[in-house]
Amino acid sequence: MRAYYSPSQSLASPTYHPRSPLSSLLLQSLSLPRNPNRAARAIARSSKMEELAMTKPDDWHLHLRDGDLLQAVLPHSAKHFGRAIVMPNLKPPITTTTMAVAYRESILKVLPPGSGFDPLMTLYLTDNTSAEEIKLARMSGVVFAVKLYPAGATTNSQDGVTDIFGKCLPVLEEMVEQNMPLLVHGEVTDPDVDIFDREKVFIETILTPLVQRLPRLKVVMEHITTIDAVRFIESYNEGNVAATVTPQHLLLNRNSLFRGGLQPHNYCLPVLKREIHRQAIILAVTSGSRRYFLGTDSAPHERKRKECTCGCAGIYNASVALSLYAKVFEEAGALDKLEAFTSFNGPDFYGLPRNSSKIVLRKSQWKVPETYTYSSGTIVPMFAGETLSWLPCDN
Ligand SMILES: NC(=O)N[C@@H](CC(=O)O)C(=O)O
Ligand SMILES: [Zn+2]
Ligand SMILES: [Zn+2]
Repeated sequence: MRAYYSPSQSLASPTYHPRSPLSSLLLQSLSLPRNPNRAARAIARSSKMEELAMTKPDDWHLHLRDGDLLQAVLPHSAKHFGRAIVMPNLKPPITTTTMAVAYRESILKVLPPGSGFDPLMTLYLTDNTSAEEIKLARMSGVVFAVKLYPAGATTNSQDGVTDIFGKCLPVLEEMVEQNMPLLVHGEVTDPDVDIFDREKVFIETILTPLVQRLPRLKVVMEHITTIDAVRFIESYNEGNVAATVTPQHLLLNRNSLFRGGLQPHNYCLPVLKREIHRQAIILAVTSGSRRYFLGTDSAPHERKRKECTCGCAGIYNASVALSLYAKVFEEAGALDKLEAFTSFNGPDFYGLPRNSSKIVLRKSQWKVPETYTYSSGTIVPMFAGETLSWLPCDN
């Protein structure tokens, strides 16, 4: 059996506490821009900020699914976001340009009338993806990026990559040539690696060697969850390596999985982590660093597929995400950094224009619905039944 981490190396020390000197030191060791006046700004703002007008955000990591589930969830994303990178982990997965073009058509067909929402499509990387397919993808003008799922890492990843260095290097080299970004679900799948260490081990064994080998490849580490991921992102010059961050990894730690009993609607992958990791990614996104941008990872599953003996991983947050990001930035005294995270850093990284339309977040209490009902069942959203204080309005 391979033991990657002894307890003394990991953050599993029994004396560990989120407010201990050890955690302060760990957080201070992150080389992020500092915001010395944050506390003062937080107090000043909380008394007067009633409305935030901002450039329309984009969602750089979204699961729209297909069929009636697509129809049920698309209006939520289309209402708040200008564009979204649409994940390809359907059944069967979107492995070819032809499939991506057809999937995009099926999304556009069910868009609410008048919506300008623009779905940016992705290809699902497999051991057999060819360099030729990357050329086709680039020529199509429809495929925006390629998604790496290590085989078995997450929902519908069984057709993913088994050996990236052994099987995918020619494809990755072609992606460099075509300036095609690689989006990464960054977890190893080795069952000997503790599930809470899978992101850290992926960074060490796959991502770091990959970026060293292909320094011109544009890589986005999706849904980062750990201080280790923040350190990884900060260790490269701005430009080719960036990360998306979800509302759940900013607002919840792993206690939320077990509060008062098992909480299947808080189960997603990468799984929620310790509080210190949550604090590290809050510091990262609110620091003003341009390497982090909004990616909800909104991942709807029909309620019965979450509340069962082997429940699916994925949190549905498309309808609440903007309110939740605003909550995080407000609580950190960093509302002035919210718009860059939601609306500037993503398009700037990808070389796209920022959206020209606006959205307004109003300080107004609203209750998250308990469920959304659609023809095949119901979906339970993140923070179901709870009251939130920022309400997105069209203008
Ligand atoms: N995040 C999740 O827990 N689930 C996602 C897949 C993914 O993004 O890993 C899904 O498609 O359901
Ligand atoms: Zn993922
Ligand atoms: Zn996802």
